Amino acid sequence: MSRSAHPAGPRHGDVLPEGHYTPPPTDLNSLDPRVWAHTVERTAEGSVAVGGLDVREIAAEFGTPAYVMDEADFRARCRAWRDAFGPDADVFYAGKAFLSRAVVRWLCEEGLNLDVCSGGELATALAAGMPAERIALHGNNKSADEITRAVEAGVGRIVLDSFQEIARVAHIAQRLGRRQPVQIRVTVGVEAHTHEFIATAHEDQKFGLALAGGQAAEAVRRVLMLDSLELTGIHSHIGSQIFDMAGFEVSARRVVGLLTQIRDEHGIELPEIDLGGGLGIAYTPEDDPREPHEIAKSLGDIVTRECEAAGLAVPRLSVEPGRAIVGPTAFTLYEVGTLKELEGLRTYVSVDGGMSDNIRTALYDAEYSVALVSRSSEAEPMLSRVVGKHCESGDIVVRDAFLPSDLAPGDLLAVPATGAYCRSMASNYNHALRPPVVAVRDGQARTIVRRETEEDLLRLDVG
Ligand SMILES: Cc1ncc(COP(=O)(O)O)c(C=O)c1O
Ligand SMILES: N[C@@H](CCCC[NH3+])C(=O)O
Repeated sequence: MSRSAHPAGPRHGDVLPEGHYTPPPTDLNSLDPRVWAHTVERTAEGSVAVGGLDVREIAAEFGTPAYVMDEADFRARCRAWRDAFGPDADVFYAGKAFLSRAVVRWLCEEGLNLDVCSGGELATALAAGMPAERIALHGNNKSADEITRAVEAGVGRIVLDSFQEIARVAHIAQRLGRRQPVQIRVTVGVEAHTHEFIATAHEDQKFGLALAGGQAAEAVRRVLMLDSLELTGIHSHIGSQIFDMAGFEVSARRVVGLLTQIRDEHGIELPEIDLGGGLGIAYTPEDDPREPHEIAKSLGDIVTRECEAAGLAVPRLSVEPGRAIVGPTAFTLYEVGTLKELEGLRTYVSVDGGMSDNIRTALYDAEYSVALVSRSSEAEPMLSRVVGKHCESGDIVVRDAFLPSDLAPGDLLAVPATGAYCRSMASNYNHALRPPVVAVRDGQARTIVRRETEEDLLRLDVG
């Protein structure tokens, strides 16, 4: 069947099938700077370039699907966070969002610290030369091996997540003859306004020690009794993809409340607090994230105010943004393979990746935007669903989007804001080969994480 110029419209005012979409943009060729990396632009030929390099050249050299990362943008966002928080605070990039050796080197050069949450992330950080004292180790079930490697390496901070872990880290540090700096992760009882699966400060979940009911205060007592642990501060992380600063403010207030309680009970003032990460980014132009300087001011003000009211010296603040730094810096480049038009409904546009390179849509009902990037088009908008090639009907990359109705196999699409939690959560479902990460800067592209090969898969399968 030949594809007509989208019969269902859609135009403003049309009754559209159920979905999350907003009205079609007036110009499908425009690239909203809220969702695209800084250096992304349309070329005179109508295609899209990043870091001065045409996506058609990137696809030809590196293949698709590929994550394409704007290195200058990544570095600029690191600097924006660093500058916003200033010399009296520390910014720990959350490596779970995306980590590679190149990223670690960029972080070192831009003056950021690093939060790791597994032995693998720790190994990557150390292999790339991140000084151990600038690393924080997280996790609700760190293994004895992970703890041992972290203490041996001399990480600057281990964030304790449970009573068992207090004893475990103390024992390992004692055996190694070290006094390990630690923070205690507390759950402050905030209901962060985000997807249930990524909210982490309400009490009924696996992370942290609750302030309510006194678990956190009891953890402080236990840590203070152990010579091999040096309690430096309190940590709180309320969730992820959060826009509303109110949750952070409540969290800061409650953490300072605990510092006050510690001062009153033990006569000591802890020198650090960490308010975690979780700042949201724009996945579609409707999202309106806060800028680092607003976030820094808002957190700094509340901590200072609360400490002054309690008569405490203002502790050194740290934060752990992951998504807010790396998320907007990359897009996923796909090639269109097949199109299936359903009259009056939508057109299914199948690309050469899917839920194996972006699980967020299936997992969190996340919304993304998408654009035709190998050329421009003046064709009518076509209500589309961008889907992958996996054997799963929930294999959706972009649930509702408008693409030009002359879209054809071989066209390149790009889904912006896929720098965070896409490559790091990628899978081999259906023996898919995880795509490369290609970093682009000043007209040069290089692979920083290579594409998996079938040999890689066969090497794991030992027969
Ligand atoms: C303890 C901790 N810190 C930082 C982060 C980073 O979060 P985000 O990438 O949303 O900034 C997470 C993940 O939610 C986390 O669990
Ligand atoms: N992976 C999640 C967020 C969890 C962040 C780590 N605590 C996401 O893609 O949004």
